[in-house]
Amino acid sequence: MKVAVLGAAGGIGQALSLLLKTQLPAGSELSLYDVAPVVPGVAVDLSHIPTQVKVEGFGKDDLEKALTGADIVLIPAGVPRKPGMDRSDLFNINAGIVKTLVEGCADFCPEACISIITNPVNTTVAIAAETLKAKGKYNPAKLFGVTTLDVIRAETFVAEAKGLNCEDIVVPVIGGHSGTTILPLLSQVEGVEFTQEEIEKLTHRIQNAGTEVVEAKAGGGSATLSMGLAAARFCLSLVDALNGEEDVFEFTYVEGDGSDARFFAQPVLLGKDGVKEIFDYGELSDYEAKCKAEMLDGLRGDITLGEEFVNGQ
Ligand SMILES: NC(=O)C1=CN([C@@H]2O[C@H](COP(=O)(O)OP(=O)(O)OC[C@H]3O[C@@H](n4cnc5c(N)ncnc54)[C@H](O)[C@@H]3O)[C@@H](O)[C@H]2O)C=CC1
Ligand SMILES: O=C([O-])CC(=O)C(=O)O
Repeated sequence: MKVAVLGAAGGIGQALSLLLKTQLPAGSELSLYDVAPVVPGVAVDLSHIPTQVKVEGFGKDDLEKALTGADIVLIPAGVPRKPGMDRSDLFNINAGIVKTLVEGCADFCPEACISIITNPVNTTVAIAAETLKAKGKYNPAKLFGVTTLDVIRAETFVAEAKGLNCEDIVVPVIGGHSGTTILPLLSQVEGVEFTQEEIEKLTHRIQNAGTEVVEAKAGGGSATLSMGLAAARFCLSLVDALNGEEDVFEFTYVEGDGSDARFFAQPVLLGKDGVKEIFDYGELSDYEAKCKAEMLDGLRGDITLGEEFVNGQ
């Protein structure tokens, strides 16, 4: 199995690469690509860790080498937020970065599963889809927006609020990955009762958790360590599924039947060829249904922006 990380020298890229070096199955290859000249050094550094995962670093002009033979591509390349910015403010810079890198995927590893981390995810996934389509290489079963961080945050915050072990908590999070488009389904958390006040407080915290980190880092970027962990969890699930393991589920932002929006985070069964089945997210409480109704236009607008970036208006 070959896993390529594009943007591997960044805050997320380095944390993610460390986790993959230590957790990918023996015999895997880890391919680190970045435009920052430090990337070969990151690869050398990681290569001194004694695991049976081969690491190689590739600089700016070596995208082809980095991607050739890749089964999974993870893309955290691009700029992060500073205090006062929304994720959508990253569009101007990150849209072009994602388009260029996904064009590389279409050319050099068209069969790979591509997982987009770069913000604004609601829009960059649409950019990736349309870029692949323009190259005749789009397979919706192999394109994912990584929303795992929303899930792990929701599980952490619920466990904290209720004094429970976070390993016992499962919180479905659907929708998109910014502000109110992030919709935790607290009504579906098994074995836990919430008051309406708790639900509103927790929902607000989960939706604004990215901003909590951005403000605490005070201009030094956004979540990198928790995101590295979230992306590693998502990647390792994909590895298991591609290797034939059954019953591998993740919540992820994929193209489904479009009943809510063209792309929507929901429960997905992963298989040997990427998405095996997309599941319905079940019954919503009145509060969740209202939150969903209020955010759908915004999410659809984010998606249209990405489609138009590639196809023109
Ligand atoms: N999906 C999610 O839940 C989350 C997404 N993010 C997003 O992930 C992205 C990266 O965040 P950080 O790692 O903190 O940023 P960072 O600035 O630490 O790292 C970004 C890396 O991308 C590299 N890069 C820039 N242009 C490139 C290109 N054309 N090709 C290859 N590499 C390129 C940079 O050289 C840098 O090493 C941001 O857009 C951020 O908003 C951050 C947290 C959570
Ligand atoms: O908030 C940001 O800009 C980074 C991000 O997506 C997150 O932490 O969820």
